[in-house]
Amino acid sequence: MEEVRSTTAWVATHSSHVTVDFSGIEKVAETMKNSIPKVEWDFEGIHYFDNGPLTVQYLLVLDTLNFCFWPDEEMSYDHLASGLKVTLESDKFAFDADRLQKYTGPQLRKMLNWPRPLPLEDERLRLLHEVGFELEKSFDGKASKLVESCDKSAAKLVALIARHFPDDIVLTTSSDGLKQEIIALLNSEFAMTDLGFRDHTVYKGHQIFLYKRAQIFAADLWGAFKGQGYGDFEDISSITIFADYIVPAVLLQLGVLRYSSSLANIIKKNTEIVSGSEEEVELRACSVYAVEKMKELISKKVGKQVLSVELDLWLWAFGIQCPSLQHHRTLSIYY
Ligand SMILES: Nc1nc2c(c(CN[C@H]3C=C[C@H](O)[C@@H]3O)cn2[C@@H]2O[C@H](COP(=O)(O)O)[C@@H](O)[C@H]2O)c(=O)[nH]1
Repeated sequence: MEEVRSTTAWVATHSSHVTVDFSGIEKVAETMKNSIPKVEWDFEGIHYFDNGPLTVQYLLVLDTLNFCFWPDEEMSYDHLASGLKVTLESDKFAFDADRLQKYTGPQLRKMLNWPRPLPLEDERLRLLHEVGFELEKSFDGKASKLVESCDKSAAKLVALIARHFPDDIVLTTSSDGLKQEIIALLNSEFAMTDLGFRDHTVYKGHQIFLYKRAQIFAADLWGAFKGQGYGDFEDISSITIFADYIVPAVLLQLGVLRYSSSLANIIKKNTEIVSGSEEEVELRACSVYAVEKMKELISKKVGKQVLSVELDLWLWAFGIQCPSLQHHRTLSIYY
């Protein structure tokens, strides 16, 4: 998580299109001085929860598919969370690792009760298959085993997810040594491949880490299990916010972020922003950095530690209840 914090801070100090406004942060922090708003995890009542390992499996599947709903104007995160919940309630083996590896487009649409192809449907299927494959190979098919192996550390969980999903690739070299080296490189945090949960990118020659879906999985466990059992993470404070397309738009409204006029225009016109472009990386990284600063300031003012996870849910819940909020549009598997 330290890499997310330090590399997003680097973007914020070298940014060309997005500015973090410290007076905006100060104003928000001031309003929270007396009462820090608290939003309950699953305030919408749309998630599956049975207090056991099946919930962990559900949350991993959920966060595998938790990205880019906007290309279908009628679709939102709610459809995903509730569709997967209904699926699991009617068939508790639906997310078994072998089944995850075989789902087809029409089957996934049926799960979500969606009448047409999903946005980035092929990518969603590929990622689902990848998760099923790796769960079977390394964790007896169980997401709960993955979580159990993290010694109550959210940072370890995020690192493990980034390392494992995806894990192997099929290599045809005859040299085992070379094969191992290539796999190690591909799986290392320095890998530049656009894969699975490895949400990082290169900005002005520097590698930037965001890990949105991996972090939100840890946060969802913490929120769903109320910090107990599978959600017991001693270092939950190490998690940053989850850089998606809602939070930057909320931070703009709050006066915490400012956009260049060209970027503001692009967003106003709903013009797509290319994944990995300077604008896109700045929107995401400056959001992470700004909320880290906001968290530090609020914690100082109230004299107790505030968590980024809590601020994230507050900002996000505010954003989705605001239908007129315009967000940036990037086709991405990361958020
Ligand atoms: N930063 C942040 N981003 C979040 C979430 C969540 C849901 N978290 C759940 C956990 C417990 C709560 O009760 C929430 O239900 C989804 N997203 C992102 O939003 C976008 C979807 O937008 P729209 O197309 O309008 O539905 C998409 O990028 C999605 O990945 C969050 O918490 N924080």
